[in-house]
Parts: sequence; structure tokens; C-alpha cells
Amino acid sequence: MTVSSAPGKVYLFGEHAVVYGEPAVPCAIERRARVTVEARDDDRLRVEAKDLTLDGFTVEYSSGADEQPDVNVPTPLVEAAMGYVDGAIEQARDAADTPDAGFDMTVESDIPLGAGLGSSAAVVVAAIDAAARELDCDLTTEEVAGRAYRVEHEVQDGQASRADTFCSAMGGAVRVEGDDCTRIDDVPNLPFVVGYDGGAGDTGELVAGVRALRDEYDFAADTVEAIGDVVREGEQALADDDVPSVGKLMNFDHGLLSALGVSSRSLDAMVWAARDAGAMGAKLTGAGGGGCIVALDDTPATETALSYTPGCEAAFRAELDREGVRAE
Ligand SMILES: Nc1ncnc2c1ncn2[C@@H]1O[C@H](COP(=O)(O)OP(=O)(O)O)[C@@H](O)[C@H]1O
Ligand SMILES: C[C@@](O)(CCOP(=O)(O)O)CC(=O)O
Ligand SMILES: [Mg+2]
Repeated sequence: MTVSSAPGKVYLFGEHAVVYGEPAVPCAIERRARVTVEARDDDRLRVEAKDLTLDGFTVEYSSGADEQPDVNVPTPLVEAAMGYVDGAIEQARDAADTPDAGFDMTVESDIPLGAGLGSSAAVVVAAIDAAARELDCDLTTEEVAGRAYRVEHEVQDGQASRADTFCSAMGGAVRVEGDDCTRIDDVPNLPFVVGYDGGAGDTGELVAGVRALRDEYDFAADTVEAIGDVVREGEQALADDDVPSVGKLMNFDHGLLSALGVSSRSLDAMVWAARDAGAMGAKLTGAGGGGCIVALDDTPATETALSYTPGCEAAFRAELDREGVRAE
């Protein structure tokens, strides 16, 4: 039996624009997905995803060549989950050169699904690491990140950046621009507060929506480039330990993401509640459409204000997690 875990993340800035080659800075947070795998004697795959509940039922499925999941209600949620898990297993089989390896796998996660905290990347990264190690194949962290990116790229219909998967694999704050992925050392203390509306957005759909706007309007393409400018300015603020300026740039980034149509009423309500409470900055994180915002505040005011904000289901502090994927 082999167990690996990998962290979720918040975007300090740069989501969406990173898909088109602009830089982004995601930061791993201390919330993890844990994947347990055990090799089987046959080539079957049995997955228990403890957090994937549909109408109160836990989804449990086996996946083989032509097999559908063992649930009587096929849903896009189950199909997407199969895409991530099957993709991760495929990568581990390929890495270990054992195309017929079968597994029993259990997924447990503290990261809300589809909420912009990178649950998909954390699950894929942890699953590849655990399954490869179960097959006695030791991959470097960079190899795990690269293989996880291929899985996200496929599930998101060919539109994904390396940001989520690299951040989850490496941990800490990272910088991603196209294929160029690096860790940022010496980041100042970033007092993250997360607000969660209990909802989710469909990453593939939201990315496709931004692409369509960008293709239709030059000013939407300019907006994507402007996000890149905000990120470059933000990197300078980070290097200068100027956290108030980081906050101001997060606010600007949220406005640009909102112009691209990926915010929502509840995300905006949480962003304004955080700003009114005195947060240095607040923005949606990840694909948007619903899910989470991230704010910067070293006082308890933002967390308290969010907990009283209609539409905010949970508010919590998130610490930067300097550790990426790890064996448990
Ligand atoms: N605990 C889990 N078990 C199984 N699949 C999961 C789990 N967490 C996330 N996933 C997969 O990741 C998808 C969410 O990914 P995505 O839409 O990219 O949002 P995010 O990465 O922001 O959470 C889920 O719909 C599911 O397919
Ligand atoms: C919108 C995007 O930039 C980030 C998506 O993050 P998440 O899956 O919502 O956590 C897409 C990507 O980078 O692949
Ligand atoms: Mg994701």
C-alpha cells in the first residue's frame, strides 16, 4: 500500500491569463488531497472517492477498457473525476512501463471541489506519485508535475496551464509562464484568508468562455495582457516585501477577471466584504464562476466579516504550505 498527498493552492494573481502565456503566481496552501493505492493482481481499477458525493451517495467505481462507473446515475461530475483518476493511472503505468497494472485507489481530500483551490491538480499529483511508487518507479517532483499537467490538459479539453499542477507538486509560491516553471524563494509572509460560497465552477467551461471573448474582442485580448502586466508588477512588490502593494494589485486583478466574465454575485459579495473589513486586497481564485475568494489580512477582521456575509458558507485562514507532493 502506498499513500501520497499534495496541497491545494490559491492564486495570488494570474489565473486565466496564464493559459495564454502570461505569468501567474499560485501559492500552495495547507489543505491536501491524499491518495492511497494498492496494486491488484488483475488490470482493473477500483476507485473510492470519499468526497465525491452525489445526492448523498459516495461514488465508487471500477474503470476498465469499456467499463462505465458502478453508479446508476452517470453525471458529468463522475465523468470528469474518471478523467482525472484514469489519466493519473495512465501516467503511472506509462512511467513504470507496466501498461496492465491494476489498482485499488482511495481519494480523500480537504480541498473543496471545483472551488478554485486546485483540488483537481492535488488529486492528480498525489495519484501519480502514489501509483508510480506502488509500481517501484521513483519519479522526480518535476516529472510528477509534468505528467499531472498532461492529465489536466486533456481533461480541460486542451486548455490548461502548468500553474496548478506545478504548484501542487512543488509547494510554496511558484511562478509559471508558459513552460517556464520556477519556485519563488523568500516570499514575504502572506496572511491568506479564504471565503467559500459552497459552490463550484466548471474550469473547462470558464476557460473556454474567456478564450471565446479573447477571440471576439481585441479589448478582451488586451485585458488578458493587462493581467500579465499586473502579475509582473506584483512580482516586483513581492521582491520588495511590499505586501500592501500586493493587495492593491490583487484588487486590480479581480477587476480584470470580472471584466472577463468569470466572477459571480457571491464572489463579488465576498470580495467586497473582505475589502470593507480592511483586507489589503481580495480577489477570486482559480477558474471562478463560484467557489472561493482569497484576501490578505493579518488581523481577524476579514475572517469574521466573511463569516457574517450572506452567501459565504465558510471562511478560514490558509497558511502557505512550503511542502508539495509527499509520501505519507
Ligand atoms: N476528492 C476528490 N475525489 C475525486 N475527484 C476529485 C476530488 N477532488 C477533485 N476531484 C476532481 O476535480 C474536479 C474539480 O476540478 P476543477 O473543476 O479544476 O476545480 P478545482 O481544481 O478548482 O477544485 C472534480 O469535479 C473532480 O473531478
Ligand atoms: C483558470 C486556470 O488558470 C486555473 C484553474 O484553477 P482551478 O482548477 O479552478 O483551481 C486554468 C489553468 O491554468 O489551467
Ligand atoms: Mg482544477
